[in-house]
Amino acid sequence: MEALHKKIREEGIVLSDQVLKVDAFLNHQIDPALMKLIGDEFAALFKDSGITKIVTIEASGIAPAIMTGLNLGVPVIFARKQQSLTLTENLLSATVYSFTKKVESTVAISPRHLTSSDRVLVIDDFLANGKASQALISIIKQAGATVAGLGIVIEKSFQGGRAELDAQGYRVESLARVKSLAGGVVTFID
Ligand SMILES: O=P(O)(O)OC[C@H]1O[C@H](OP(=O)(O)OP(=O)(O)O)[C@H](O)[C@@H]1O
Ligand SMILES: O=c1[nH]c(=O)c2nc[nH]c2[nH]1
Repeated sequence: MEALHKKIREEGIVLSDQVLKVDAFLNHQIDPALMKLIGDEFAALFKDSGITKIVTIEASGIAPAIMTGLNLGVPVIFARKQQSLTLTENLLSATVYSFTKKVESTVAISPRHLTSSDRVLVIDDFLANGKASQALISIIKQAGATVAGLGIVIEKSFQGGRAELDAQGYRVESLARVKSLAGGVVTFID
């Protein structure tokens, strides 16, 4: 997605060979116009997949997920990282190791919002080692629902998450595929 590539080239900051900082437009300050384009793109890619729900994980997946849900006309559920007094049911849950915070947490979704008839599109801002995606897939499977595909804003293809999802047979659509951050330079796959 050219507009996203341009934004990453112009405003992304390479913090190391492993970490790209995009807090100017994606995961701290958010560019709503870009987010709308991202939602439109995911919606176009998955419009024929019979999606009934979008699932993401707090915090940074929520913005692109909302824009996609708005376009597809389906609800958006975000897996919560912290227990809430308002979540009283037996929750669907999985553990996830946070890439940026280096802590393990339990993420949960209420079974009231996800059922076996749902076809789910997973949306997230980043795909790195795949921990967040795998946790969401686990929760969706616990509900007996179907994972129809994954939409990722920025995939770091040199880390293991994409290869694992491919090996598992999931459809993954990434709007920017980063081949390398070596030497402080962002190189895309195409
Ligand atoms: O493929 P992975 O190795 O799981 O990395 C991707 C995940 O890492 C980030 O979450 P994180 O908890 O670090 O930050 P956030 O609170 O900004 O969402 C990002 O939002 C993804 O959910
Ligand atoms: O801002 C971020 N930069 C990254 O490189 C990354 N990888 C996973 N999650 C991430 N968030």
